[in-house]
Amino acid sequence: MNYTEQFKEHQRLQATVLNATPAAAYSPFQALESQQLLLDLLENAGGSGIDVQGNFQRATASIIHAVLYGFRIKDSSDPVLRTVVKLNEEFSDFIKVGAHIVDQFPVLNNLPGFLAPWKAKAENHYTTKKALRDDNFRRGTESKSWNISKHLKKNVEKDNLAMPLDELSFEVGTIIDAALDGTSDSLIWFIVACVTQDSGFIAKAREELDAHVGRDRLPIPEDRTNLPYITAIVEELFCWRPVGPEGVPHMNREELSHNGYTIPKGSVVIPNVWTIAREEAVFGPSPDEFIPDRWLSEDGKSPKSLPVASFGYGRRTCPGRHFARNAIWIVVAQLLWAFDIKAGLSETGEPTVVDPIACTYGMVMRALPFKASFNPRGPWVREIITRNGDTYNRDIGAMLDRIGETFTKL
Ligand code: HEM
Repeated sequence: MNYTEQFKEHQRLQATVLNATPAAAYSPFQALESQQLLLDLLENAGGSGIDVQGNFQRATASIIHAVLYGFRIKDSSDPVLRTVVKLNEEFSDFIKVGAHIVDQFPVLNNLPGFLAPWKAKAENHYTTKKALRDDNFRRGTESKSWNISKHLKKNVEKDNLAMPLDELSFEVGTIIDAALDGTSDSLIWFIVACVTQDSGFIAKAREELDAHVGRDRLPIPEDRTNLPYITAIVEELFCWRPVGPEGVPHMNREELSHNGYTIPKGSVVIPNVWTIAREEAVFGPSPDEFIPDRWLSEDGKSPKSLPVASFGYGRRTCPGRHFARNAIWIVVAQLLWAFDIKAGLSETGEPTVVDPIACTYGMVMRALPFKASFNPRGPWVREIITRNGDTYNRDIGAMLDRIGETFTKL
Protein backbone atom coordinates (compact mmCIF):
# COMPACT_ATOMS: atom_id res chain seq x y z
CA MET A 1 0.00 0.00 0.00
CA ASN A 2 1.31 3.49 -0.83
CA TYR A 3 2.00 6.01 1.91
CA THR A 4 -1.52 7.42 1.80
CA GLU A 5 -3.89 8.76 4.46
CA GLN A 6 -5.52 5.31 4.46
CA PHE A 7 -2.13 3.65 5.18
CA LYS A 8 -1.43 6.17 7.96
CA GLU A 9 -4.79 5.31 9.54
CA HIS A 10 -3.66 1.66 9.66
CA GLN A 11 -0.33 2.64 11.18
CA ARG A 12 -2.11 4.63 13.89
CA LEU A 13 -4.27 1.62 14.74
CA GLN A 14 -1.23 -0.68 14.83
CA ALA A 15 0.56 1.75 17.17
CA THR A 16 -2.31 1.58 19.70
CA VAL A 17 -1.71 -2.15 20.19
CA LEU A 18 1.98 -2.59 19.30
CA ASN A 19 3.88 0.42 20.70
CA ALA A 20 6.27 -0.22 23.60
CA THR A 21 3.70 0.32 26.39
CA PRO A 22 0.84 -1.83 25.00
CA ALA A 23 3.39 -4.46 23.87
CA ALA A 24 4.55 -4.89 27.47
CA ALA A 25 1.02 -5.98 28.43
CA TYR A 26 1.40 -9.20 26.41
CA SER A 27 4.47 -10.36 28.36
CA PRO A 28 2.59 -12.74 30.72
CA PHE A 29 1.16 -14.50 27.70
CA GLN A 30 4.55 -14.67 25.98
CA ALA A 31 6.02 -16.17 29.16
CA LEU A 32 3.23 -18.77 29.28
CA GLU A 33 3.87 -19.87 25.70
CA SER A 34 7.60 -19.98 26.36
CA GLN A 35 6.91 -22.33 29.25
CA GLN A 36 4.75 -24.51 27.00
CA LEU A 37 7.64 -24.59 24.53
CA LEU A 38 9.96 -25.82 27.31
CA LEU A 39 7.45 -28.55 28.17
CA ASP A 40 7.23 -29.63 24.52
CA LEU A 41 11.02 -29.73 24.22
CA LEU A 42 11.36 -31.59 27.51
CA GLU A 43 9.12 -34.36 26.16
CA ASN A 44 11.79 -35.20 23.60
CA ALA A 45 14.81 -34.74 25.88
CA GLY A 46 17.37 -37.52 25.88
CA GLY A 47 16.59 -38.69 22.35
CA SER A 48 18.58 -38.11 19.17
CA GLY A 49 17.10 -34.64 18.75
CA ILE A 50 14.12 -33.09 17.00
CA ASP A 51 13.44 -30.92 13.99
CA VAL A 52 13.06 -27.58 15.78
CA GLN A 53 10.93 -25.66 13.31
CA GLY A 54 7.49 -26.99 14.29
CA ASN A 55 7.90 -26.26 18.01
CA PHE A 56 9.06 -22.68 17.50
CA GLN A 57 6.42 -21.93 14.88
CA ARG A 58 3.71 -23.31 17.15
CA ALA A 59 4.81 -21.22 20.13
CA THR A 60 4.99 -17.99 18.10
CA ALA A 61 1.72 -18.69 16.30
CA SER A 62 -0.03 -19.40 19.57
CA ILE A 63 1.09 -16.11 21.15
CA ILE A 64 -0.12 -14.02 18.22
CA HIS A 65 -3.37 -15.89 17.59
CA ALA A 66 -4.24 -15.67 21.28
CA VAL A 67 -3.70 -11.95 21.66
CA LEU A 68 -5.10 -11.05 18.24
CA TYR A 69 -8.02 -13.51 18.07
CA GLY A 70 -8.39 -15.12 21.51
CA PHE A 71 -7.45 -18.74 20.65
CA ARG A 72 -4.24 -20.70 21.07
CA ILE A 73 -2.48 -22.97 18.59
CA LYS A 74 -1.78 -26.27 20.37
CA ASP A 75 -0.15 -28.28 17.62
CA SER A 76 2.31 -27.50 14.84
CA SER A 77 -0.01 -29.29 12.39
CA ASP A 78 -2.94 -27.00 13.26
CA PRO A 79 -4.66 -26.12 9.94
CA VAL A 80 -4.74 -22.36 10.74
CA LEU A 81 -0.98 -22.35 11.32
CA ARG A 82 -0.25 -24.48 8.24
CA THR A 83 -2.33 -22.13 6.06
CA VAL A 84 -0.51 -19.02 7.34
CA VAL A 85 2.86 -20.70 6.74
CA LYS A 86 1.88 -21.68 3.19
CA LEU A 87 0.53 -18.21 2.40
CA ASN A 88 3.66 -16.54 3.78
CA GLU A 89 5.85 -18.77 1.59
CA GLU A 90 3.76 -17.92 -1.47
CA PHE A 91 3.88 -14.22 -0.63
CA SER A 92 7.66 -14.34 -0.19
CA ASP A 93 7.91 -15.84 -3.71
CA PHE A 94 5.54 -13.28 -5.22
CA ILE A 95 7.42 -10.24 -4.02
CA LYS A 96 10.90 -11.34 -5.10
CA VAL A 97 12.00 -8.49 -7.31
CA GLY A 98 11.79 -9.73 -10.91
CA ALA A 99 9.92 -12.93 -10.01
CA HIS A 100 7.36 -12.20 -12.72
CA ILE A 101 8.00 -10.59 -16.09
CA VAL A 102 5.13 -8.17 -15.40
CA ASP A 103 7.35 -6.52 -12.74
CA GLN A 104 9.63 -5.29 -15.54
CA PHE A 105 6.85 -4.63 -18.05
CA PRO A 106 3.69 -3.57 -16.16
CA VAL A 107 1.86 -3.18 -19.49
CA LEU A 108 1.68 -7.01 -19.65
CA ASN A 109 -0.96 -6.87 -16.94
CA ASN A 110 -3.43 -5.97 -19.71
CA LEU A 111 -3.06 -9.46 -21.21
CA PRO A 112 -6.02 -11.87 -20.79
CA GLY A 113 -5.73 -14.28 -17.84
CA PHE A 114 -4.64 -17.34 -19.85
CA LEU A 115 -1.56 -15.39 -21.07
CA ALA A 116 -0.90 -13.87 -17.65
CA PRO A 117 -0.62 -16.83 -15.19
CA TRP A 118 0.44 -14.56 -12.31
CA LYS A 119 -3.11 -13.15 -12.21
CA ALA A 120 -4.74 -16.49 -11.29
CA LYS A 121 -1.98 -17.16 -8.74
CA ALA A 122 -2.55 -13.79 -7.10
CA GLU A 123 -6.34 -14.20 -7.15
CA ASN A 124 -6.12 -17.62 -5.54
CA HIS A 125 -3.68 -16.30 -2.91
CA TYR A 126 -6.00 -13.41 -2.08
CA THR A 127 -9.12 -15.59 -1.83
CA THR A 128 -7.48 -18.07 0.56
CA LYS A 129 -5.99 -15.26 2.64
CA LYS A 130 -9.26 -13.35 2.89
CA ALA A 131 -11.26 -16.44 3.91
CA LEU A 132 -8.76 -17.30 6.67
CA ARG A 133 -8.55 -13.73 7.95
CA ASP A 134 -12.32 -13.17 7.96
CA ASP A 135 -12.92 -16.45 9.76
CA ASN A 136 -10.31 -15.69 12.44
CA PHE A 137 -11.56 -12.12 12.83
CA ARG A 138 -15.10 -13.42 13.36
CA ARG A 139 -13.82 -15.88 16.00
CA GLY A 140 -12.00 -13.00 17.70
CA THR A 141 -14.87 -10.54 17.71
CA GLU A 142 -17.36 -13.19 18.85
CA SER A 143 -15.05 -14.45 21.61
CA LYS A 144 -16.10 -13.73 25.20
CA SER A 145 -12.74 -12.43 26.38
CA TRP A 146 -10.62 -9.44 25.38
CA ASN A 147 -8.45 -9.67 22.25
CA ILE A 148 -6.96 -7.22 19.76
CA SER A 149 -9.60 -7.85 17.05
CA LYS A 150 -12.37 -6.94 19.48
CA HIS A 151 -10.43 -3.98 20.84
CA LEU A 152 -9.71 -2.49 17.41
CA LYS A 153 -13.27 -3.07 16.17
CA LYS A 154 -14.61 -1.21 19.20
CA ASN A 155 -12.20 1.69 18.61
CA VAL A 156 -12.97 1.91 14.89
CA GLU A 157 -16.68 2.12 15.72
CA LYS A 158 -16.20 4.52 18.66
CA ASP A 159 -14.04 6.91 16.62
CA ASN A 160 -16.30 6.61 13.59
CA LEU A 161 -13.36 5.73 11.35
CA ALA A 162 -14.14 5.21 7.68
CA MET A 163 -12.69 1.69 7.78
CA PRO A 164 -14.96 -1.17 6.68
CA LEU A 165 -14.78 -4.28 8.89
CA ASP A 166 -13.28 -6.45 6.15
CA GLU A 167 -10.43 -3.93 5.84
CA LEU A 168 -9.87 -4.13 9.59
CA SER A 169 -9.96 -7.93 9.37
CA PHE A 170 -7.22 -7.72 6.71
CA GLU A 171 -5.22 -5.40 8.95
CA VAL A 172 -5.25 -7.88 11.84
CA GLY A 173 -4.31 -10.72 9.47
CA THR A 174 -1.37 -8.65 8.18
CA ILE A 175 -0.06 -8.39 11.74
CA ILE A 176 -0.29 -12.20 12.07
CA ASP A 177 1.64 -12.79 8.81
CA ALA A 178 4.28 -10.18 9.63
CA ALA A 179 4.75 -11.47 13.18
CA LEU A 180 5.01 -15.20 12.53
CA ASP A 181 8.07 -15.59 10.33
CA GLY A 182 10.29 -12.88 11.83
CA THR A 183 9.80 -14.12 15.36
CA SER A 184 9.91 -17.89 14.84
CA ASP A 185 12.80 -17.74 12.36
CA SER A 186 14.86 -15.53 14.69
CA LEU A 187 14.34 -18.12 17.43
CA ILE A 188 15.42 -20.94 15.14
CA TRP A 189 18.57 -18.94 14.25
CA PHE A 190 19.20 -18.68 17.99
CA ILE A 191 19.31 -22.48 18.15
CA VAL A 192 21.74 -22.47 15.20
CA ALA A 193 23.90 -19.99 17.15
CA CYS A 194 23.87 -22.22 20.25
CA VAL A 195 24.85 -25.26 18.21
CA THR A 196 27.49 -23.67 15.98
CA GLN A 197 28.77 -20.44 17.56
CA ASP A 198 29.38 -21.14 21.22
CA SER A 199 32.74 -19.62 21.99
CA GLY A 200 31.69 -18.96 25.58
CA PHE A 201 28.48 -16.93 25.27
CA ILE A 202 26.34 -19.72 26.76
CA ALA A 203 28.49 -20.03 29.89
CA LYS A 204 28.43 -16.27 30.32
CA ALA A 205 24.63 -16.19 30.01
CA ARG A 206 24.33 -19.02 32.57
CA GLU A 207 26.52 -17.15 35.01
CA GLU A 208 24.17 -14.18 34.78
CA LEU A 209 21.07 -16.39 35.05
CA ASP A 210 22.43 -18.31 38.05
CA ALA A 211 23.35 -15.07 39.82
CA HIS A 212 20.03 -13.25 39.29
CA VAL A 213 17.41 -15.96 38.80
CA GLY A 214 18.85 -19.01 40.53
CA ARG A 215 17.53 -22.53 40.17
CA ASP A 216 14.22 -22.30 42.01
CA ARG A 217 12.20 -20.64 39.28
CA LEU A 218 12.13 -19.83 35.57
CA PRO A 219 13.34 -16.43 34.34
CA ILE A 220 10.40 -14.04 33.92
CA PRO A 221 10.00 -10.84 31.85
CA GLU A 222 10.51 -8.71 35.00
CA ASP A 223 14.11 -10.05 35.23
CA ARG A 224 15.08 -8.15 32.11
CA THR A 225 16.87 -5.21 33.73
CA ASN A 226 19.04 -7.66 35.69
CA LEU A 227 19.93 -9.74 32.64
CA PRO A 228 21.69 -7.38 30.18
CA TYR A 229 23.68 -10.24 28.66
CA ILE A 230 20.46 -12.00 27.57
CA THR A 231 19.38 -8.72 25.94
CA ALA A 232 22.78 -8.52 24.23
CA ILE A 233 22.30 -12.06 22.85
CA VAL A 234 18.91 -11.09 21.40
CA GLU A 235 20.28 -7.94 19.73
CA GLU A 236 23.24 -9.86 18.32
CA LEU A 237 20.81 -12.40 16.91
CA PHE A 238 19.01 -9.71 14.85
CA CYS A 239 22.35 -8.60 13.43
CA TRP A 240 24.00 -11.99 12.95
CA ARG A 241 21.00 -13.44 11.11
CA PRO A 242 18.59 -10.67 10.05
CA VAL A 243 15.60 -12.74 8.89
CA GLY A 244 14.98 -10.27 6.08
CA PRO A 245 18.52 -9.73 4.76
CA GLU A 246 17.29 -7.86 1.69
CA GLY A 247 14.86 -5.75 3.71
CA VAL A 248 11.61 -4.77 2.04
CA PRO A 249 11.73 -2.89 -1.29
CA HIS A 250 10.57 0.72 -1.07
CA MET A 251 9.92 3.43 -3.65
CA ASN A 252 11.08 7.01 -3.19
CA ARG A 253 8.38 9.60 -3.77
CA GLU A 254 10.86 12.43 -4.46
CA GLU A 255 14.14 12.58 -6.38
CA LEU A 256 17.00 12.07 -3.91
CA SER A 257 20.70 12.68 -3.91
CA HIS A 258 22.95 10.42 -1.81
CA ASN A 259 26.77 10.37 -1.78
CA GLY A 260 26.83 12.02 -5.19
CA TYR A 261 24.30 9.60 -6.72
CA THR A 262 20.95 10.79 -7.97
CA ILE A 263 18.06 8.43 -7.22
CA PRO A 264 15.20 9.38 -9.56
CA LYS A 265 11.71 9.66 -8.14
CA GLY A 266 9.87 6.31 -8.34
CA SER A 267 13.00 4.11 -8.04
CA VAL A 268 12.79 0.77 -6.22
CA VAL A 269 15.19 1.03 -3.28
CA ILE A 270 16.35 -2.27 -1.74
CA PRO A 271 18.21 -1.96 1.57
CA ASN A 272 21.07 -4.41 1.95
CA VAL A 273 20.33 -5.23 5.59
CA TRP A 274 22.89 -8.04 5.63
CA THR A 275 25.74 -5.67 4.78
CA ILE A 276 24.47 -2.86 7.00
CA ALA A 277 24.52 -5.32 9.92
CA ARG A 278 28.17 -6.12 9.11
CA GLU A 279 29.51 -2.56 9.27
CA GLU A 280 32.66 -2.93 11.36
CA ALA A 281 32.87 0.81 12.05
CA VAL A 282 29.57 0.46 13.94
CA PHE A 283 29.55 -3.10 15.30
CA GLY A 284 33.24 -3.79 15.76
CA PRO A 285 35.42 -6.57 14.32
CA SER A 286 34.39 -10.06 13.17
CA PRO A 287 30.79 -9.20 12.27
CA ASP A 288 30.19 -12.75 10.97
CA GLU A 289 30.87 -14.18 14.41
CA PHE A 290 28.21 -14.33 17.09
CA ILE A 291 29.57 -11.93 19.73
CA PRO A 292 26.83 -10.64 22.09
CA ASP A 293 29.43 -8.62 24.05
CA ARG A 294 29.43 -5.97 21.32
CA TRP A 295 25.98 -4.96 22.60
CA LEU A 296 27.14 -4.28 26.17
CA SER A 297 28.33 -1.06 27.76
CA GLU A 298 32.01 -0.86 28.76
CA ASP A 299 31.31 -2.03 32.32
CA GLY A 300 29.16 -4.89 30.95
CA LYS A 301 26.24 -3.89 33.16
CA SER A 302 23.77 -2.52 30.61
CA PRO A 303 22.90 -3.00 26.94
CA LYS A 304 24.53 -0.59 24.48
CA SER A 305 22.36 1.22 21.97
CA LEU A 306 23.48 0.36 18.44
CA PRO A 307 21.38 0.70 15.28
CA VAL A 308 19.44 -2.43 14.28
CA ALA A 309 18.54 -2.65 10.58
CA SER A 310 16.54 -5.89 10.80
CA PHE A 311 13.28 -4.12 11.60
CA GLY A 312 13.51 -1.69 8.68
CA TYR A 313 13.74 2.05 9.12
CA GLY A 314 11.94 5.35 8.75
CA ARG A 315 8.21 5.64 8.42
CA ARG A 316 7.74 1.99 7.50
CA THR A 317 9.80 0.56 10.32
CA CYS A 318 8.36 -2.64 11.83
CA PRO A 319 5.59 -1.66 14.28
CA GLY A 320 5.93 -5.09 15.97
CA ARG A 321 9.56 -4.70 17.05
CA HIS A 322 8.75 -4.26 20.77
CA PHE A 323 6.43 -7.26 20.69
CA ALA A 324 9.10 -9.31 18.87
CA ARG A 325 11.91 -8.33 21.24
CA ASN A 326 9.80 -9.23 24.29
CA ALA A 327 8.69 -12.57 22.83
CA ILE A 328 12.22 -13.57 21.78
CA TRP A 329 13.85 -12.34 24.99
CA ILE A 330 11.79 -14.56 27.29
CA VAL A 331 12.29 -17.67 25.13
CA VAL A 332 16.06 -17.10 24.89
CA ALA A 333 16.32 -16.54 28.66
CA GLN A 334 14.25 -19.64 29.51
CA LEU A 335 15.98 -21.92 26.98
CA LEU A 336 19.44 -20.97 28.26
CA TRP A 337 18.25 -21.41 31.84
CA ALA A 338 16.79 -24.86 31.08
CA PHE A 339 18.70 -26.76 28.43
CA ASP A 340 22.03 -27.82 27.05
CA ILE A 341 21.34 -27.41 23.36
CA LYS A 342 23.36 -29.55 20.98
CA ALA A 343 23.19 -30.72 17.37
CA GLY A 344 20.99 -33.81 16.96
CA LEU A 345 22.42 -37.28 16.30
CA SER A 346 22.52 -39.11 13.00
CA GLU A 347 21.06 -42.60 12.56
CA THR A 348 24.42 -44.07 13.57
CA GLY A 349 24.49 -41.98 16.73
CA GLU A 350 27.08 -39.42 15.55
CA PRO A 351 26.45 -35.68 16.15
CA THR A 352 25.16 -34.11 12.93
CA VAL A 353 26.94 -31.10 11.48
CA VAL A 354 24.74 -28.00 11.33
CA ASP A 355 25.76 -25.52 8.66
CA PRO A 356 25.38 -22.04 10.25
CA ILE A 357 24.56 -20.39 6.93
CA ALA A 358 22.38 -23.01 5.22
CA CYS A 359 19.20 -21.08 4.52
CA THR A 360 16.35 -20.35 2.14
CA TYR A 361 16.51 -17.37 -0.21
CA GLY A 362 13.66 -14.92 -0.66
CA MET A 363 12.12 -12.26 1.50
CA VAL A 364 12.74 -14.42 4.57
CA MET A 365 16.08 -16.02 5.37
CA ARG A 366 15.08 -19.26 7.09
CA ALA A 367 17.50 -21.86 8.44
CA LEU A 368 17.26 -25.10 6.49
CA PRO A 369 15.78 -27.95 8.57
CA PHE A 370 18.16 -29.44 11.13
CA LYS A 371 17.93 -31.51 14.28
CA ALA A 372 18.85 -30.32 17.77
CA SER A 373 18.63 -31.95 21.16
CA PHE A 374 17.46 -30.16 24.30
CA ASN A 375 18.72 -31.79 27.48
CA PRO A 376 17.87 -30.40 30.93
CA ARG A 377 20.90 -28.80 32.64
CA GLY A 378 20.04 -30.55 35.88
CA PRO A 379 17.24 -32.33 37.79
CA TRP A 380 15.80 -29.03 39.03
CA VAL A 381 14.86 -28.10 35.44
CA ARG A 382 12.30 -30.87 34.92
CA GLU A 383 10.89 -30.30 38.39
CA ILE A 384 10.28 -26.59 37.77
CA ILE A 385 9.03 -26.84 34.19
CA THR A 386 6.50 -29.55 35.05
CA ARG A 387 5.55 -28.16 38.48
CA ASN A 388 2.35 -26.48 37.28
CA GLY A 389 1.49 -29.11 34.69
CA ASP A 390 0.35 -28.42 31.17
CA THR A 391 -0.20 -24.74 30.34
CA TYR A 392 -3.34 -25.62 28.36
CA ASN A 393 -5.27 -25.87 31.61
CA ARG A 394 -4.75 -22.13 32.29
CA ASP A 395 -7.68 -19.80 31.90
CA ILE A 396 -6.49 -17.77 28.92
CA GLY A 397 -9.76 -15.84 28.81
CA ALA A 398 -8.93 -14.44 32.26
CA MET A 399 -5.35 -13.65 31.16
CA LEU A 400 -6.63 -11.80 28.09
CA ASP A 401 -9.19 -9.88 30.15
CA ARG A 402 -6.36 -8.73 32.41
CA ILE A 403 -4.52 -7.41 29.32
CA GLY A 404 -7.77 -5.62 28.37
CA GLU A 405 -7.91 -4.04 31.85
CA THR A 406 -4.32 -2.80 31.40
CA PHE A 407 -5.38 -1.24 28.09
CA THR A 408 -8.13 0.78 29.76
CA LYS A 409 -5.44 2.45 31.89
CA LEU A 410 -3.08 3.32 28.98
C1 HEM B 1 12.23 -10.62 14.71
C2 HEM B 1 11.01 -10.38 14.33
C3 HEM B 1 10.62 -9.38 13.27
C4 HEM B 1 11.36 -8.81 12.28
C5 HEM B 1 12.84 -9.02 11.97
C6 HEM B 1 10.49 -7.91 11.55
C7 HEM B 1 10.88 -7.12 10.49
C8 HEM B 1 10.03 -6.31 9.76
C9 HEM B 1 10.42 -5.55 8.61
C10 HEM B 1 11.82 -5.49 8.02
C11 HEM B 1 9.32 -4.90 8.16
C12 HEM B 1 9.23 -3.99 6.94
C13 HEM B 1 9.77 -2.62 7.25
C14 HEM B 1 9.91 -1.83 6.00
O1 HEM B 1 8.99 -1.81 5.18
O2 HEM B 1 10.97 -1.23 5.84
C15 HEM B 1 8.22 -5.26 9.03
C16 HEM B 1 6.94 -4.81 8.87
C17 HEM B 1 5.92 -5.13 9.72
N1 HEM B 1 6.01 -5.88 10.86
FE1 HEM B 1 7.63 -6.81 11.55
N2 HEM B 1 9.24 -7.95 12.12
C18 HEM B 1 9.28 -8.83 13.17
C19 HEM B 1 8.25 -9.16 14.02
C20 HEM B 1 7.02 -8.56 13.99
C21 HEM B 1 5.98 -8.78 14.97
C22 HEM B 1 6.12 -9.67 16.20
C23 HEM B 1 4.89 -8.06 14.55
C24 HEM B 1 3.54 -7.89 15.20
C25 HEM B 1 3.16 -8.35 16.36
C26 HEM B 1 5.25 -7.39 13.32
C27 HEM B 1 4.41 -6.57 12.59
C28 HEM B 1 4.76 -5.93 11.42
C29 HEM B 1 3.82 -5.18 10.61
C30 HEM B 1 2.32 -4.99 10.89
C31 HEM B 1 4.55 -4.68 9.54
C32 HEM B 1 4.02 -3.80 8.43
C33 HEM B 1 3.53 -4.67 7.31
C34 HEM B 1 2.98 -3.80 6.21
O3 HEM B 1 3.42 -2.66 6.02
O4 HEM B 1 2.11 -4.28 5.53
N3 HEM B 1 6.55 -7.71 13.01
N4 HEM B 1 8.67 -6.12 10.01
